[in-house]
Amino acid sequence: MRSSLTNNYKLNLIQWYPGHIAKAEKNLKEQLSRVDVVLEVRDARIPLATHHPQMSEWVGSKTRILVLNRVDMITPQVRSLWVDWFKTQKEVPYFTNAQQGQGVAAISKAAQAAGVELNQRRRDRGMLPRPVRAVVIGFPNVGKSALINRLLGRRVVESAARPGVTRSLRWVRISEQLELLDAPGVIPAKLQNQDAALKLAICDDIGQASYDNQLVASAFVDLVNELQATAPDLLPQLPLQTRYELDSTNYTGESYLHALAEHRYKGDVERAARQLLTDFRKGLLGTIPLELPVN
Ligand SMILES: Nc1nc2c(ncn2[C@@H]2O[C@H](COP(=O)(O)OP(=O)(O)OP(=O)(O)O)[C@@H](O)[C@H]2O)c(=O)[nH]1
Repeated sequence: MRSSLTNNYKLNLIQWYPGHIAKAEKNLKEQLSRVDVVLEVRDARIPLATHHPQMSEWVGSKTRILVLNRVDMITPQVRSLWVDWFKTQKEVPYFTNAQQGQGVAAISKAAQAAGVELNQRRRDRGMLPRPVRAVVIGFPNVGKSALINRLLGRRVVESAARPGVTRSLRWVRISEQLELLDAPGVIPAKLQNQDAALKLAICDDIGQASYDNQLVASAFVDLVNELQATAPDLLPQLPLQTRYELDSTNYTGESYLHALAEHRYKGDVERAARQLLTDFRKGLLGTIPLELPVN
């Protein structure tokens, strides 16, 4: 799907905080310098928008394990489209639900497998084997802490709905073969690409940045309409009609927000915008794929 989202939203609607970004980037590089394996977590609803263009430069020659989290928020059909697409990119994504634990054991196993090679190289150089060291990194709020908790099998890392909740560095042992930095690395979500930035905002994956709820919610409705027109089989039937008894098909995003505000929220457009975004993030509109593989 080619989105023309930002054509309608020329305004620079996402305000980034440069000081915060510089600090996050410095922390991330420090974390990366300590590890052999990088568990890169993306949001399965938007695997491209949660990819940072500098990632391969940052990861260098370390082993990278690609994790698409929130698999519960996409359909099996969309999941298999992504599997096929990543195959063409010569990548193998691991799908997880870090909240419930699905797919997490496979991540642990993949990280430990990287340790086998590492220790072979160490032995070849006459060095003693050691556990492989890994870090979980990803955009704000994609589920990094939840994944760490699941890898550890207990709740030690704060996991919150609030973006940007992360702490200082400590090694924790997952097994004889695997150690993990207990603090996830946050990828600063500053992106030139406003289409990607909008999707991050819709999914609440942009951390310490501010944005206009009404513009983001309008863009979301436009995206739903676009999906309805181009890939109706991949979408729940009329998701907005089902939830709000008001179909979006004949509206622009902006005019839909106003109509919804009249219909449900006594004309309060801001409230309608916030409600739409909250409902989407909670999965109350069904599993809407904001992104589909591009060829
Ligand atoms: N539905 C669903 N929710 C998830 C999943 N993984 C995490 N969450 C929820 O997403 C929210 C954010 O999760 P965190 O683990 O705090 O995310 P984080 O990436 O560590 O966030 P920061 O510390 O802000 O960078 C929490 O409410 C989690 O319960 C998942 O696989 N599915």
